[in-house]
Amino acid sequence: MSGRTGTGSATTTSRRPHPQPDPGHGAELALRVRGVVKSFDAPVLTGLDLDVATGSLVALLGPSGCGKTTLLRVVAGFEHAEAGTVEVGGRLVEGEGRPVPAERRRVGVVPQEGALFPHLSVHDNVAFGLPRAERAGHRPAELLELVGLAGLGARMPHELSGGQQQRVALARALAPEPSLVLLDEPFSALDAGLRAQVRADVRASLHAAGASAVLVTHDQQEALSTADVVAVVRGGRVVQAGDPWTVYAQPTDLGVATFVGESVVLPGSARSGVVTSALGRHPTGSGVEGPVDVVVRPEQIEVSPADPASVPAVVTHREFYGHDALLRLALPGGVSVTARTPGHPLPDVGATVAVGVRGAVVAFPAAGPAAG
Ligand SMILES: Nc1ncnc2c1ncn2[C@@H]1O[C@H](COP(=O)(O)OP(=O)(O)OP(=O)(O)O)[C@@H](O)[C@H]1O
Repeated sequence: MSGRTGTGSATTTSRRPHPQPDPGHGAELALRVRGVVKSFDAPVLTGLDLDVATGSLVALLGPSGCGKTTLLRVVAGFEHAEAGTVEVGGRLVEGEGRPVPAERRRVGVVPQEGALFPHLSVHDNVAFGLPRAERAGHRPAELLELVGLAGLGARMPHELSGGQQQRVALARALAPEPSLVLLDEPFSALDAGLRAQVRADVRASLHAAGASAVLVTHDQQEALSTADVVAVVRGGRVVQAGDPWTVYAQPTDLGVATFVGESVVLPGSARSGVVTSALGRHPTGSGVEGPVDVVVRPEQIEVSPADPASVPAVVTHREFYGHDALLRLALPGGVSVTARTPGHPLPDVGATVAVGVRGAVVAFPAAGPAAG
């Protein structure tokens, strides 16, 4: 028997709850997707629903191949759905009749990379997104200022960094004042150091423009740190959509719990709001009874000097990261868990410590991860 540990990393910052879009008022939504079905050789989207509230940024988070890009292409009008509807800014663009052509949907697209015309200056790349009459005016320079690139209009794309090129692509997508901007893994070609900065810059530019956006990513840190709403896609559907904290702290199933953030999963049993596992007895708000899979986040596991009244554990591995550290701990019964602890002081490998759990834990009926 051993605890399973997810491979992702976690963001624990508390944030204001984001109001959930009201599906009953389509006109308040920048995007309303209902029941979208799309297949290629096999089913890809299997009845997908998604709401994007006006002015918000929704991250579509899911593993490779789950259909995120396909959804963007259907929303943009580059692919067509076999069933379901898409409304952009309250206007039906897909489903129930002839689809609205891509160029008339008022949707801007920022692709992964290579979006710029290499033979056009930065100014002319941005101007390309504007109606002909506005190309010679102030608007391209205003847009470059909005994305933090004032004064760089005369440069050619190859004279910009990758992050600057992505911001030009965003400026061009924002130029015609679209109802919705779709960003398809726009930071994936950037190195890790640059990515966080460009992400923050793009986020700020979207806010400044008052734009509504969908960001496709398979990077859960990116989704949790950037979006107002995280929509987790699995099996061609959105399986949970909510503000980042809710998706992290109250996942709707074991699959979401282990995909979003690091997690330790232990077998246990639940009775009357209390879960018992190798880590001891802990409250849960999950409302389950009987055999369960218990989900504990590594930062919930508290490590203290050995104490006869607590659960003992032996430190088998430690990794120091400066701001914090990871400890691998062997519990009685052969269960192994990972704890994220302060970086100092750190117990030695081989030391016996006491472990506890901070706060309530999440538990699901012991059936293993949901299919999909
Ligand atoms: N034009 C196409 N023809 C045939 N199959 C396609 C086409 N476009 C996408 N697919 C298939 O549809 C599935 C979903 O692809 P999609 O690109 O939407 O996934 P994704 O979630 O965006 O993945 P990634 O994160 O790797 O970009 C994949 O199995 C892919 O091979």
